[in-house]
Amino acid sequence: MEKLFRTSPDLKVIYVLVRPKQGQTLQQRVFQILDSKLFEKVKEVCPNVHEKIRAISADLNQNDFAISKEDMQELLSHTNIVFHCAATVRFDDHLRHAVQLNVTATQQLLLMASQMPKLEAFIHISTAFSNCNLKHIDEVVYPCPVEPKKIIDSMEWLDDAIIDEITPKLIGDRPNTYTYTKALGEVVVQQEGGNLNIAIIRPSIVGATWQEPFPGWVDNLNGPSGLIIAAGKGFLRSIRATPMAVADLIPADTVVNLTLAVGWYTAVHRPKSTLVYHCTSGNLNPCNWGKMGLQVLATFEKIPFERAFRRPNADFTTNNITTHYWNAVSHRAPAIIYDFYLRLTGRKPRMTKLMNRLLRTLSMVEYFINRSWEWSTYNTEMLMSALSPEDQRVFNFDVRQLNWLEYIENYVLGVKKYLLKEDMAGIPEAKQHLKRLRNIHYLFNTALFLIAWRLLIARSQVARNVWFFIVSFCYKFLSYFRASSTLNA
Ligand SMILES: CCCCCCCCCCCCCCCCCCCCCCCCCCCC(=O)SCCNC(=O)CCNC(=O)[C@H](O)C(C)(C)COP(=O)(O)OP(=O)(O)OC[C@H]1O[C@@H](n2cnc3c(N)ncnc32)[C@H](O)[C@@H]1OP(=O)(O)O
Ligand SMILES: NC(=O)C1=CN([C@@H]2O[C@H](COP(=O)(O)OP(=O)(O)OC[C@H]3O[C@@H](n4cnc5c(N)ncnc54)[C@H](OP(=O)(O)O)[C@@H]3O)[C@@H](O)[C@H]2O)C=CC1
Repeated sequence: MEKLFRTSPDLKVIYVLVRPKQGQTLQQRVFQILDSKLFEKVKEVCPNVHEKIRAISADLNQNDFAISKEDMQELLSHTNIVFHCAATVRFDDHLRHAVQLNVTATQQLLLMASQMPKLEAFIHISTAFSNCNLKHIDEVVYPCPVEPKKIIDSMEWLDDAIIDEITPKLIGDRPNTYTYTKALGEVVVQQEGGNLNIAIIRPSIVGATWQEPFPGWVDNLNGPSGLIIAAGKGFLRSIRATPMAVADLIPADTVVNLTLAVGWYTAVHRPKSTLVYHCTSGNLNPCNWGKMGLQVLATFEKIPFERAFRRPNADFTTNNITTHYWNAVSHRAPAIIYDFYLRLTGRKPRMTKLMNRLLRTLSMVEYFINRSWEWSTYNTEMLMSALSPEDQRVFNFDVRQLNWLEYIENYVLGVKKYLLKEDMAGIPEAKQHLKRLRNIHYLFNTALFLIAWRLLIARSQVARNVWFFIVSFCYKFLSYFRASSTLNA
């Protein structure tokens, strides 16, 4: 919406399907977005943007999306382009819910679109990981072993226990219900698109903005953002990842630019078949998780997060044994000790719960950070050459120009400013806090060493001998030092 109004302020209206949430009405939700820093530039070119965004109450889990008759009539008669991006993105969602949102709702939306006389294009947002069971992925829709229609039907009569049982068999070699249902969604789009002009966009891992409307903007915890917070606050100390695996991140503004360009191309050129566009970075400008991780850590040195639990110092592990070891030593043990301290001081323990959640998240993302994929980008490159030089500039989605180190630094800064809402003025205090944590760390380690040593001395003659040897050596050294300094004087 932001980019559309910034580049096309004469646009008549954007209908946005929204559900009320967390005690906010849909208007309040939309106005909260419009009143954010994100929309500041838009308001300069389109001051009445509030009037041009029409929030329609809709819940994609309901029949006909629970849209009122009047709203439905308005939508059907006025819409020119549909951008369908609503989805459940939870990796571990129950299959019934994931199918409802990512497959059935897509089917219903296509049906709705087929009743829109003025519709020029239907743009479906999928994910580059919908076929992550393959290593090389082309810009085509791959068939699924079980037809989506059969899956939709079966969800109506199977009970939850049976669905739980068959889920692993259905998702097969995909890691979760998210990627599986996004793949089913694509098949539905291809099979049930009828005469509509359809395109499918597959972004990889969406990160903060690169350039527009300003660098580093981010507003959710998906992808790496949540883990950047966990690392910056010192909770995340080790992560099972392959440093050389390609980190296929794609900035949010790149996805937006490609999406709008695809909307234009699909509406104007009307390709005969459904085109799939990969919105990925790996084949044009690869970066790996090792480089990314190091740059994230380097940025924490310059711009630390406030009130960290421990000093940010994460590392990659590469096998099960070291992962379990570091999870026990660096994640669970400090959480247990801290909760013990909270209990002693009469407060409610919370760190173990938080750590368990983090470990669960890590186990879910492991699949994606220990493998590399190749996505072909013929359609995306074709689209780039179909744009005029001016449009190539305004709707830039050429990731070859992206400087990863600069991008990651801005990303971490964006996480601090827009997700954690921390003020830059607090950086000196955050640095002080980290120094204090470092001193506590040294003190703790020294105390731990001395206790272990004392226990060892009590039990072992060898340890005792070593101890007396060290003490007498130090004593002799000091005596010699004192004697020589007396002589010099
Ligand atoms: C050479 C050697 C070098 C060494 C260098 C050392 C380097 C050190 C590294 C340090 C730096 C680390 C940073 C980089 C790490 C990179 C890792 C990146 C991983 C990214 C992988 C993503 C793969 C994506 C592939 C598919 C792409 C898509 O199509 S998009 C969809 C992506 N979807 C998601 O991202 C959603 C994932 N989320 C979930 O599935 C669920 O939320 C969950 C299962 C993770 C958790 O579920 P749960 O029920 O427990 O919790 P929930 O109710 O959802 O939320 C509870 C609270 O937790 C908050 N939350 C939600 N999501 C996250 C999250 N991702 N991370 C953290 N926290 C999260 C949520 O807001 C809730 O908070 P409260 O409301 O306060 O309770
Ligand atoms: N983030 C990523 O890394 C990637 C994302 N994608 C795709 O991009 C799209 C957007 O994802 P992203 O922005 O990350 O995730 P979000 O969860 O932020 O966006 C999903 C949107 O769908 C809406 N939605 C979910 N359920 C319903 C419902 N029942 N009725 C109405 N609206 C609903 C949500 O609304 P609400 O705010 O009310 O919850 C939310 O705005 C998805 O299709 C996803 O598959 C693809 C590749 C990577």
